[in-house]
Amino acid sequence: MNIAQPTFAVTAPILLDAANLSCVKQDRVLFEQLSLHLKPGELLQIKGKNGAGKSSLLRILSGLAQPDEGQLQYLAQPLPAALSDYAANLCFIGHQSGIHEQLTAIENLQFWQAASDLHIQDEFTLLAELGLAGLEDIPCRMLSAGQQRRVSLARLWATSAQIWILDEPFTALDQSAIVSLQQHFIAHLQRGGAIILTTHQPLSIEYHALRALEIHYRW
Ligand SMILES: Nc1ncnc2c1ncn2[C@@H]1O[C@H](COP(=O)(O)OP(=O)(O)OP(=O)(O)O)[C@@H](O)[C@H]1O
Repeated sequence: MNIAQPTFAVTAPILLDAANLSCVKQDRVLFEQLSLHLKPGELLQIKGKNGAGKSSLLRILSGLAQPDEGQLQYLAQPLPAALSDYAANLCFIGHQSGIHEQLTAIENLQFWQAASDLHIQDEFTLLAELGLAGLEDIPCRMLSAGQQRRVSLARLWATSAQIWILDEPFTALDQSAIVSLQQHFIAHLQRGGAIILTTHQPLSIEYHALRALEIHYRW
């Protein structure tokens, strides 16, 4: 996938700045002195073996968990003080699909709209775009894993948040859905969005502002 360079300035402000983060779980240091930053138009892939600490890092970067050490800043304002501004500009989708399985796809979209910044003009059109035509009105527990993941990812087609933090977004998706999602990432980046994600699959994106950070498994 060959991508043109976005036109906005490379001097854009740092959206998210993490300095000297450390995280300890069950007496194991997952990472320490970990620093990163994210600017508009950048995609940062967090790599590492199972259990290395990728999800733990994403939860810290999302403001859902506190680091054992280190600081986070959103637009040069320290968290947690800037948390509400940060949360308003963030779309976090975790490893679990986050859908309510007893609700239909439409009802899940309506729930997310009521609870967040999502604005969906026509839920049926959006779900059709995601390959879910005809499946809008059945409880999500009756959908396949990949279909449930598509419902979950529909938020990325409706959010106005600039920063997306995504834990294993490609899980359970077929190849065409993976391609479509990667194209959607590129469109977001070219509009000045920014993405941090984990994936065990290689990204098939050629993009000038793609960076990777590996968390090495520590015993
Ligand atoms: N809430 C928690 N309480 C205790 N230990 C935890 C907790 N969350 C994560 N861990 C531990 O921290 C380690 C890292 O987990 P994490 O989910 O961050 O890894 P990961 O790199 O995302 O792995 P995977 O690639 O398998 O998703 C694991 O050993 C896990 O057991």
